[in-house]
Amino acid sequence: MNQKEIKQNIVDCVNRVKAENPMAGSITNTVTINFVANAQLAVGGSAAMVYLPDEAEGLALAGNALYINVGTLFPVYSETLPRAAKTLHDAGKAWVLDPVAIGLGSMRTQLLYDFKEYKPTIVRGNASEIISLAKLWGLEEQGETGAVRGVDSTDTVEAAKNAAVQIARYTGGAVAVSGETDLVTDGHMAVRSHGGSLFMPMITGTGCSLGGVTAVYATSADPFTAALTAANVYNLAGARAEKDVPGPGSFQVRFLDELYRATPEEIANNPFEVEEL
Ligand SMILES: Nc1ncnc2c1ncn2[C@@H]1O[C@H](COP(=O)(O)OP(=O)(O)OP(=O)(O)O)[C@@H](O)[C@H]1O
Ligand SMILES: Cc1ncsc1CCO
Ligand SMILES: [Mg+2]
Repeated sequence: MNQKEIKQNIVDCVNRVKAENPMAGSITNTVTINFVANAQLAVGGSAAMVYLPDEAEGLALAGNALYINVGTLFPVYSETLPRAAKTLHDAGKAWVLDPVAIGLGSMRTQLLYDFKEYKPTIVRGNASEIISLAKLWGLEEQGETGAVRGVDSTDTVEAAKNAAVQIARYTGGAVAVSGETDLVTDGHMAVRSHGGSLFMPMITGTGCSLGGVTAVYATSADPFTAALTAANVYNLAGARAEKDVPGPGSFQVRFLDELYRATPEEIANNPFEVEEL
């Protein structure tokens, strides 16, 4: 696919979301749950957050896409998350997985291991998380990289490229790796999206909310277009929001404003390059 076709797909995706206000439910962490919902609303989506197994199944069937983020686990999630993932898989619904802090604790490891069978439509994470997930699923050789230290990345986006491509080829969906430059792949193409701000890693939840916004776009586009649309709007809004702000607090507020203000054409025209694999 060439740049022009990709840009048209992005414009169509954003227009559909702004016109239809699609609901993308979430099971996400308690640190950033409010920011995830606000970002989803700012781009034109509708948010709903749940914790309980039957409610997660209900939400999975009620919308066209769901977001699962394992940032802060509770005991009930050992039931909620597999039931939600199975429901999504069996119903052929899109879902976005953010494997936050993969490697921490046995329950998180088991849940993320078991998701392999249900093939998340889009996997979104920072570089260390994507490398670790590819290793956990046996898709990449053990290497020096991919050590997860809490929730922040210790690897570069380029170091996670092969892991991202292998995951996308396995799921048949898309993988997005966030960092200074974001990489989005469907296993056939790798696209690098530029922009963003140094303030973004200084506020918690830019990555989590990027996952939630990706789920909103996944209600209205194929996985690759959805992941790239989200990466582009985040890079655009981040770059705009940092102008004249004194620090990360005001940046977070301005960032939501810029997510809201970005037009379909501006999102499509945020700088990105396409590499055929
Ligand atoms: N150095 C940077 N310069 C510009 N943009 C950045 C930079 N680092 C991250 N970003 C942007 O911040 C957003 C979140 O990416 P990041 O890799 O920090 O996610 P994360 O580690 O999962 O975050 P969190 O877990 O706190 O939600 C993405 O849109 C990414 O492009
Ligand atoms: C800080 C933090 N801890 C668990 S989840 C989360 C939000 C960023 O991933
Ligand atoms: Mg994260």
